[in-house]
Amino acid sequence: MHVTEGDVELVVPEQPESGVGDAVFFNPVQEFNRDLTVAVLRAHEAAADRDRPSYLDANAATGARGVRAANAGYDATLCDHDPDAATLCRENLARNDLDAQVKERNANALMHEERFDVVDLDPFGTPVPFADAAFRSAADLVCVTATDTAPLCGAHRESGVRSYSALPQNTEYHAEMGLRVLLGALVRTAARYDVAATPVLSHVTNHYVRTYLSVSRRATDANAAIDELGHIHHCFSCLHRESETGLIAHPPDACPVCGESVATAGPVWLGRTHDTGFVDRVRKQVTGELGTASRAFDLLSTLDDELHLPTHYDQHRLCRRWSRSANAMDEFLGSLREAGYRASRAQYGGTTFKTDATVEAIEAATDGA
Ligand SMILES: C[S@@+](CC[C@H](N)C(=O)[O-])C[C@H]1O[C@@H](n2cnc3c(N)ncnc32)[C@H](O)[C@@H]1O
Repeated sequence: MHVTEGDVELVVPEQPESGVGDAVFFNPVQEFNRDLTVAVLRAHEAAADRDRPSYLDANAATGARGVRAANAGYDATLCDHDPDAATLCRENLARNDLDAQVKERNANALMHEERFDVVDLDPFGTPVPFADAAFRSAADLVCVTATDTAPLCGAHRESGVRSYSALPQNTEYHAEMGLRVLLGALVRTAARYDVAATPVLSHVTNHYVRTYLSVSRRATDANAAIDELGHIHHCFSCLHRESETGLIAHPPDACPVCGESVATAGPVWLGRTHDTGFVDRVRKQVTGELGTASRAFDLLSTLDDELHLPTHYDQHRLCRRWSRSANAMDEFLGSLREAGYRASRAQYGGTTFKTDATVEAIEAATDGA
C-alpha cells in the first residue's frame, strides 16, 4: 500500500484487522504526530549551531518518521530489531532518494554506543525500557511517544505503578494525569545521569501521549528539574484538587472543602509541560505540505494560551454535575476572568479549561453565564 506523508512516499504493509500479526507496524492515525515531529525538527535545526544535526528513529518500523527526518535535512539513523522493518526502511529511503543509515539491532544497545543530537522513542506501549539509554545518548532533544494510556492515566493502576514507579489516579483529567506521570518518570530517569530533561512541547492526542524534552547535562539543572516533581491530592467527592511539590507527600487528612477523603497521585511532573517560546518556533515551521497543518496550528495556538497549572476541568462534566446547561466556552471563560480569576482553554478537548479558581468559585462565577 502506498502512502504519502508530507513530501515523502512510503510503502507500508496492510495491517491485520485484529492489530496482531507479523506485518511491520504502521498507524496512519499517527500522521499528526509525525507531522508535528517534522515541524519540531525544523525548529530545532533552525536553532542548532550545526549543519545536518543527527537524529535517531529508535523504533523505526516502516521508517515513516526517520524517512521524514532525513527528508527534513537530518543525518538520520533508522533502527529496528525486526529484520523485515529494517528492509522496509531501506526500501522507503531509496524510494525517496534519501541517504540515511539503517541499523537492524536493539535500540538500547545502539543508544549506549552512539550519541545523537535528537533521539526519538516510539515503541509499542511504554517507552520506559528505552528511556535510560535515550538520555545517555541524546545531546539536545529526546522525543517520546507512549501508547499505554490506561496504565498512565490510572485506569490500569498496578501496571502504571510497575512501569512508572508512580501512583496514578483515574481522575476526570486522566489525559493530563497520564502526561504528568510520564513526564515525572522521564525527568527522574534523566536525573540519574545528571541530565535535566525539560518538556518543551507535549500533547495528548488519539490515545497516545507525545512529549519533547530538551536535554541539559548540568547536575544543578537536574536538581532544579527534580524540584518540580510532586503530588496531586484529589477529592473524588467534590473534585477539589491541590498540588504539593517535593518527593514526600503530605496529603490532608480530609478534603478541606467537603471533609471526604482525598486520593494522592505521584510523584508526577508539576512543572510546565511546554515552553511557549519553543511552541512559537514550532508554529512557524508548520507549512502547507503537512497533511495535518491546520490541526497542528490549532493545537499549538491552544498551547500558547494554556495556563501552566497542573490539572484542568471540563465544562460539560461540571455542568452535568450542577444540572446546568453548558455555555459557549468563550463566554464561560469570560465569566471567570470577570470574576478575577485566570482562565484559559486546555489542549485536552474542546470543553476543557484551566483556571486558578476552585470548583466552588467556578460554579459561582459562571452561574448564569
Ligand atoms: C510502534 S512501532 C514504531 C512506529 C513508527 N515509529 C512509526 O512512526 O510508524 C514500534 C517498533 O519498535 C520496534 N522495536 C521494539 N523493540 C525494539 C528494540 N528493542 N529495538 C529496536 N526496535 C524495537 C518494533 O519492531 C516496531 O517496529
